[in-house]
Amino acid sequence: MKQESAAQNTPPASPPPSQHPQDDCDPQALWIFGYGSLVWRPDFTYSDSRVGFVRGYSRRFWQGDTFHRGSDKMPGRVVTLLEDREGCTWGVAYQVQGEQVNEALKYLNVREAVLGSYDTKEVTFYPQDTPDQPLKALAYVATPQNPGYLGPAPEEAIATQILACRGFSGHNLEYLLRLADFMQLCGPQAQDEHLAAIVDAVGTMLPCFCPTEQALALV
Ligand SMILES: N[C@@H](CCC(=O)N[C@@H](CS)C(=O)NCC(=O)O)C(=O)O
Repeated sequence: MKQESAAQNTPPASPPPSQHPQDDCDPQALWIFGYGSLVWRPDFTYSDSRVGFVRGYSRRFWQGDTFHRGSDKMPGRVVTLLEDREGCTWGVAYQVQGEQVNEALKYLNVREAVLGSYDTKEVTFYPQDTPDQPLKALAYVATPQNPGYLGPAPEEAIATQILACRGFSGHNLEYLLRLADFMQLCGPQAQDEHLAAIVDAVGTMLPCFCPTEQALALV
């Protein structure tokens, strides 16, 4: 996928895929892995993107959020990556090149680190179409040491919290459903039981919260 604005300024034939976050051929090139809101709202200019997965991590709604999808009084729940030898997490890797690198990192530092308490971590990303050509990428991960970390909870409790929370970027339910939509697009090989259990719990509770038309107005 190429972002329209990137397509207008995409450099000539991009160098071969890089094995490092910084591309050997273009030291200014960098891959950034998104697995939460970044899969549907990167909000930075990029030159290329790939759907794929990282191994050794599971995605969990274990990070509290008091800005984007919640408030101080009612923190929402957003995702982070949990180290898990058997885990596999699907998302999107975005390639930024040249000036895009600093622009993306400056933007993400505010959105993810300052406002979201995420740290950066190098991961190995496997593109869906070329899993034999993995890429090194930068991921933003909320560790248990950050002040907003909420940790594990029953999926029903997480669903209840998501249904009740809203922040400056919108309702927490939108965050959940857009991520679920992305996973649908990835196809049957992309499974996320934790995400599916929360979506199921929301579906069970939603009619109790409000009639359908009001529920759709939430997202
Ligand atoms: N770092 C993960 C999660 C990112 C995430 O969801 N971060 C929150 C910060 S708390 C965010 O950017 N939210 C924006 C939104 O909810 O639209 C990713 O790569 O997608």
